[in-house]
Amino acid sequence: MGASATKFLRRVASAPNAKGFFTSGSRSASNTKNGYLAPTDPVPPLPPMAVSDCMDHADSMETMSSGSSRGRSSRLPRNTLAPSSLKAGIPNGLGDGPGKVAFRRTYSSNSIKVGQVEVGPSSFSKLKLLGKGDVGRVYLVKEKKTSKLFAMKVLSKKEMIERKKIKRALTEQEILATANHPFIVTLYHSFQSDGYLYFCMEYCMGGEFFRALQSRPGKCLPEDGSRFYAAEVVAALEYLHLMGFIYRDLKPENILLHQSGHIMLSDFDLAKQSNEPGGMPALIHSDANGVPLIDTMSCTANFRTNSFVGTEGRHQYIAPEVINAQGHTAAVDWWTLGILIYEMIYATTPFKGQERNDTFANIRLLPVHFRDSPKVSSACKDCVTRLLDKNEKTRLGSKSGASEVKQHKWFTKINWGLLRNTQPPIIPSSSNGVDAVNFRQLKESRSLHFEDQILSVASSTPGTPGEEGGSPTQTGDLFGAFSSVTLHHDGES
Ligand SMILES: Nc1ncnc2c1ncn2[C@@H]1O[C@H](COP(=O)(O)OP(=O)(O)OP(=O)(O)O)[C@@H](O)[C@H]1O
Repeated sequence: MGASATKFLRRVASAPNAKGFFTSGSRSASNTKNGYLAPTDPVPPLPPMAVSDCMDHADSMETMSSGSSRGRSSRLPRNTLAPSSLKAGIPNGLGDGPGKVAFRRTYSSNSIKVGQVEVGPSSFSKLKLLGKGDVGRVYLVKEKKTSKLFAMKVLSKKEMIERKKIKRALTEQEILATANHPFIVTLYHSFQSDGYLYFCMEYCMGGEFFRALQSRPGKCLPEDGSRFYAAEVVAALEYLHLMGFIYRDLKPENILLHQSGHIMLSDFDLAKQSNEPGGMPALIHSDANGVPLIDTMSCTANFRTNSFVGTEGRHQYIAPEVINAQGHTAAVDWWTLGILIYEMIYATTPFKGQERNDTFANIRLLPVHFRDSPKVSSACKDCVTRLLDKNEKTRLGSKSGASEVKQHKWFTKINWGLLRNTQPPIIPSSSNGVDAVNFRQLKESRSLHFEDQILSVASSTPGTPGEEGGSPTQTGDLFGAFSSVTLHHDGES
């Protein structure tokens, strides 16, 4: 391997840290706001290069192209690719008895330290209800010891069993605990009591992107603003696909805003992991010009899932292959990106019908129609049309994934390497955090006293996935695979 190739690989492997992406140099997650530069911060002299962006960087391209010729594909060694690839078995002694070390999970990145859980339900005081989901509630909480604010997602075990949603919670924990990306919400602790599962996450003070969109004039964004958020979503999806996950639930409600205005993807309970945990190593293709591209589709290759997914009330986002129950791949995420872009621009989705079945018929049969107003560029229309290709095999992104989408001419203006240092089009109202100004006022009909619960550790064999169903008396076993962990991110004391 040539010196330049070695330099490239070293750069890629050492690039990400907790949220600032760079582990070397003076800028770390601790001197930025969660790794972002605040809009007023000076732009650093060297453009930071995210792992996901490395192929866009001129010298990286040069280096990689020296090792690959036109039209050839090769597998990039996993540990040169992404935080997810920097896997380390983390000893998790929970329930394993003294002296025993069980390698239950692999966690991403050299910048997250995973250890035995250091907190429990009583370590937090509940301040406010931020959001309600199907089986969970999300509270703004304050850690008593540090006075730090967090968002705490509390899931009722009883309801999860009744609604057969245990596996979803396990997948969500796995993704949150493994992910280390500026556009994916950060997990700090996960633990359980007899009655609940808890996810202690970064509090996204900017609230829901959906709500921010609703408060815009016309409930929409100009084309440039839409492109910015679409680009951040592409970066997050690229990362998830590299880890071997299909997100399957992209919609404005699941995009939260950091106080800086950058996006944070949340709610991973519909995500699906490929058969190979951590994803297949990515293929490197070279395009017609000999420029190498990381193929994120190859990370979930040979992986088709059949389950029908989609959130009630948001079936306008469901891809045709899901409706047709043909089985679906990571290409569903590119379809949903097309719907999202359309909704950001036109304040409505393209296939919405009177009833659910009308919407489904439109999704399957109608071509996408662009209104006369607002006027958008032909590149934008082309990008949306290509993402909303009903044939998943020819859809934009279906061949080599995110790199293909990033190369579309609509994204030419995006500087991928500086994305998170670019000022977002929407800056959320400033908040002292506790006031939760960017959230709806929610009332709880029945208060959940999760703080009184006793921390419990399930006793099943490590690594045994919880089965769906079963009776509440067996919950110790059903939730045995749920990892109770504390994650220390780079730059924290
Ligand atoms: N990290 C966070 N910071 C701030 N608010 C959050 C955070 N996570 C979730 N919320 C709020 O809680 C709401 C519900 O969260 P989430 O969608 O993760 O719950 P859920 O139970 O999985 O919902 P669903 O039934 O839609 O899957 C969000 O829409 C948001 O308003």
